[in-house]
Amino acid sequence: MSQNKFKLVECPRDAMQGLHDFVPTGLKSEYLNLLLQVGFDTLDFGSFVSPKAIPQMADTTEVLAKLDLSNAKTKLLAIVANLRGVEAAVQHREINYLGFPFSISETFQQRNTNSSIAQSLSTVEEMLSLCAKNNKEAVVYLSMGFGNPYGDEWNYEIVEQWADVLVGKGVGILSLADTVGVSTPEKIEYILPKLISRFSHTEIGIHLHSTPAERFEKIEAAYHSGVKRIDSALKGFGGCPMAADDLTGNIATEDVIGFLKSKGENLSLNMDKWNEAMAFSGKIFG
Ligand SMILES: CC(C)(COP(=O)([O-])OP(=O)([O-])OC[C@H]1O[C@@H](n2cnc3c(N)ncnc32)[C@H](O)[C@@H]1OP(=O)([O-])[O-])[C@@H](O)C(=O)NCCC(=O)NCCSC(=O)C[C@@](C)(O)CC(=O)[O-]
Repeated sequence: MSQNKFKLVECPRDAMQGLHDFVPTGLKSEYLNLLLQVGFDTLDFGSFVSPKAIPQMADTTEVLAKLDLSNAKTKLLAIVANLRGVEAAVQHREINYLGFPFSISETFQQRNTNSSIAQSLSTVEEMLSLCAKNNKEAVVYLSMGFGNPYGDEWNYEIVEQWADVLVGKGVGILSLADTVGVSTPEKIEYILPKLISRFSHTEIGIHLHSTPAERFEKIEAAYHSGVKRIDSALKGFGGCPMAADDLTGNIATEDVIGFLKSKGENLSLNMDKWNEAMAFSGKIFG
């Protein structure tokens, strides 16, 4: 799907989900309300998953009720990982996107969702059907899309095969996710253009995790790969606690914004609100 404008997806859910201390609901929603005023395309704001697996997201329904969407052009995305989560998320008319982590590593799919890749494919099918009935769109993350730390086989052909299957089922947005930060600029510039040209009617995005030292070169590689949907999180906070003990943070949004601005891209963001969110983030992340 050819699109000119960059879609920036801010991911406070990813940033907060691994925090040990529970962030009070009021503080979460205040932070999200600031981010909603910045003008991102999408806010990945919460998840409908087991509170035993991800205690930090147990209050997603309460957080959603406190969001001020009166002037927000930003769309809301919630992560789901089983049918129960899908059924809960589609009840909320404020939510535009349901995001499903579909790992192409069998080990990680089990760790993350306690189900196999095959079972997860059925969940994706059910999610697509419920999204269609409830006027939502599905985003499927190809988690461990650049390799995995468990020794499961990975190569580009495996990525493409799963993308083929998912697009064949009707998935309209695929985001290639580097869950633990094993991508390289070379891999990014090799894989993304191939996916974008093969799936020209599908929106292809990228969800990178990285050490701070490697962030810039990965953003640059993503830009050169032609990808227009980019996930990131303020100050690079975050990581998936289901993947590894040491969290690898997200790509930092301020780096993405700075890079794209240096390339003359018009992002239409309210930088005053962004700076407020940056300052406020200390109350959550310390
Ligand atoms: C998928 C499950 C639930 C399966 O987990 P399970 O253990 O198979 O589920 P279960 O049906 O056996 O239920 C176990 C308990 O969870 C509860 N439960 C069950 N489902 C729900 C639900 N939807 N909402 C609320 N509660 C739920 C259920 O009620 C029960 O509670 P108990 O009776 O023991 O008290 C679990 O493995 C899970 O929640 N995993 C967490 C997935 C997750 O949030 N991962 C992090 C986000 S994904 C990510 O970060 C990657 C991404 C998107 O950023 C891209 C990338 O980088 O790759």
